Amino acid sequence: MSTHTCRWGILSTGWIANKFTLDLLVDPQTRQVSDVKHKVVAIGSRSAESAKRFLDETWKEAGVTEGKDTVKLYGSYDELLKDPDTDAIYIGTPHSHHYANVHAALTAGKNVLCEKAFTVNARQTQILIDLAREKNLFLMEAVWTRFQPYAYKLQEVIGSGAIGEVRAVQAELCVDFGPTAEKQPDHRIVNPYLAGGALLDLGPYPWTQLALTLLPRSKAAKEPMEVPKVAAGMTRTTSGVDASVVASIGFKQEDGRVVHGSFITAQDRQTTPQRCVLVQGSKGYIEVAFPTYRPRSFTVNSFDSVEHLADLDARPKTETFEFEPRPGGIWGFGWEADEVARCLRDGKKESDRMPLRETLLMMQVFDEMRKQGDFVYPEELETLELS
Ligand SMILES: NC(=O)C1=CN([C@@H]2O[C@H](COP(=O)(O)OP(=O)(O)OC[C@H]3O[C@@H](n4cnc5c(N)ncnc54)[C@H](OP(=O)(O)O)[C@@H]3O)[C@@H](O)[C@H]2O)C=CC1
Ligand SMILES: O=C1OC[C@@H](O)[C@H](O)[C@H]1O
Repeated sequence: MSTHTCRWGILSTGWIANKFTLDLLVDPQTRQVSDVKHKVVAIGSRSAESAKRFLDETWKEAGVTEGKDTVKLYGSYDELLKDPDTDAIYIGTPHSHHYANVHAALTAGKNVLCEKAFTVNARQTQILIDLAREKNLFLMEAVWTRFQPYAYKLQEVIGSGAIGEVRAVQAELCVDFGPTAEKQPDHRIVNPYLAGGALLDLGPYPWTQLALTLLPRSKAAKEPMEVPKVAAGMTRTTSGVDASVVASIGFKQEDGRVVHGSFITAQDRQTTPQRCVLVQGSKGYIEVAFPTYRPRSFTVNSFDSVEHLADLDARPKTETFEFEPRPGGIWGFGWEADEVARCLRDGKKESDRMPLRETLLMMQVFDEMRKQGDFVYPEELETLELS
């Protein structure tokens, strides 16, 4: 099979854009991928100096020189979007800006991979989905966890019946940012004008773990999904954004049962290294080791039969699956980039693994959590208007 090359344009030059680009510069064969590869052809920043600095620093960090001379640098996002030589644009701006940036990229006729959280609210997400479909362009939320070998294996083990019928799942991502609201009020995690808060920044990860384990197998389809019932509580930082969210989400199963997912996210405390996800089944349970965004391992604890769960002396059979988190030195974003390359090669407009209707569902659930926490962002972020 011949190797398909995806030509990327990078929009923004912050922390995540650097990490994503570093992964693009690693040969995919180091993760046993040979059907696709990546080439960074253009970088766009709000300033030309920043684009140049990003190029120099990122290529130096990667220890590569090949391809560097031909990368085109732009001092505005609009100029980048006019470049005819890109196959896909990667958007790594703060979530406050995703709606406008994705809208501009699609309007310019570009396929898009955009960081999480996809937008500020579900209405914005719906508009972007409609625009991508109208223009027949590829669009995907950059939920890297879904494409890691960990995620496929977890679903395979659950599907094999190793823990019986799934009865409940707990998932959390808490990262202690310290007193950021007091000491660095402009930081995007606490700044309301950058759509700060734990929910939009960290929440996509516990949501993803619940989606992987409790939603029907993902599949691209136009019909929207039924929005599950949510009961949520929220605390706030002194800057007014959410410091933590605790929620219970009722996921309806194909057999009609409603299985509860417990969702916890916080920016003022840390999840323990031992466990960020617990999947409880009728014949056992699975514990996933932190971090929620790139789990290192999971352990399957299975009993011979349902009765053993009630027996406190019963010892389960245990099996641990370990994952190489950084093959070839990647941060872990390479697998999602491979998915985009494959979709574009195959003419797909969305990924079956990260379908747009699931991005919409997450934003609808997050909207409901914010409603119950009585939390709205400044009007200029919630609006559908584009300036
Ligand atoms: N998938 C993952 O693991 C991670 C995802 N993220 C996501 O990536 C996004 C960006 O996060 P991160 O890289 O940490 O953020 P940074 O602040 O480091 O970078 C954001 C970049 O966006 C551009 N930008 C455009 N408008 C603004 C603005 N008004 N204020 C600040 N920056 C602006 C800037 O690039 P320029 O100056 O070149 O225009 C800036 O460097 C967020 O949505 C976050 O959720 C973040 C970390 C990890
Ligand atoms: O996406 C992310 O994953 C890791 C977190 O620490 C970070 O804040 C977040 O943006």
